[in-house]
Amino acid sequence: MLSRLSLVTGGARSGKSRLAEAIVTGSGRTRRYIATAQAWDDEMRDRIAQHQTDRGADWITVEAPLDLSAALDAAGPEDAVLIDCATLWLTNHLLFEHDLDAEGTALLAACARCKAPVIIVSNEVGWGIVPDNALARRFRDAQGRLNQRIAAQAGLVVGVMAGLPMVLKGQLPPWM
Ligand SMILES: Nc1nc2c(ncn2[C@@H]2O[C@H](COP(=O)(O)OP(=O)(O)OP(=O)(O)O)[C@@H](O)[C@H]2O)c(=O)[nH]1
Repeated sequence: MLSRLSLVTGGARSGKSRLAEAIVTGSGRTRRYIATAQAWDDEMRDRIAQHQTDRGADWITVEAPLDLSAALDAAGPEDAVLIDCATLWLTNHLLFEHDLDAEGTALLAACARCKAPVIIVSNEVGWGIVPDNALARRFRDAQGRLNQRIAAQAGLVVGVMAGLPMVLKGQLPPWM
């Protein structure tokens, strides 16, 4: 069990990033944001720029679409690390046909090594109908497995729905 690891999971636009950012901000530690998204089009570029503006200058942003281990190893004991998000990171590895279970194992090992508390934002993607193509089914299964593996190790697990936190494991920090 990694008591300093947290998982914040939910659907798209559920408010999970905002909650995870508030946990980091309230900690008073140096805010380290690890972004896994890649901008493939103008809408995504605008979305990312908006997120950067909203976060403000008080965050160190690290771009890590694939190599989360290196990004976590770079964090110091004074930091609090937010990984946003495990879903796009997993998608990036899927597109390179990497072994997703092995990547999950490496991610958890890097979280265990990390000198700072780590909050991982992820998505619940399996609530709709079964996808009609094999790639989407593979991704859905891999994301569900990864969320379970992170949640099993984490000291805090929060589901977010309609902007509201549901604590599934552990306790929110006192400033929340
Ligand atoms: N590359 C990059 N991506 C970023 C940056 N800031 C935010 N993002 C990405 O923006 C994504 C989250 O934005 P949205 O898709 O708007 O959020 P959402 O997950 O739908 O909504 P919430 O549930 O409210 O968090 C994450 O995947 C981040 O990686 C950044 O500075 N650089």
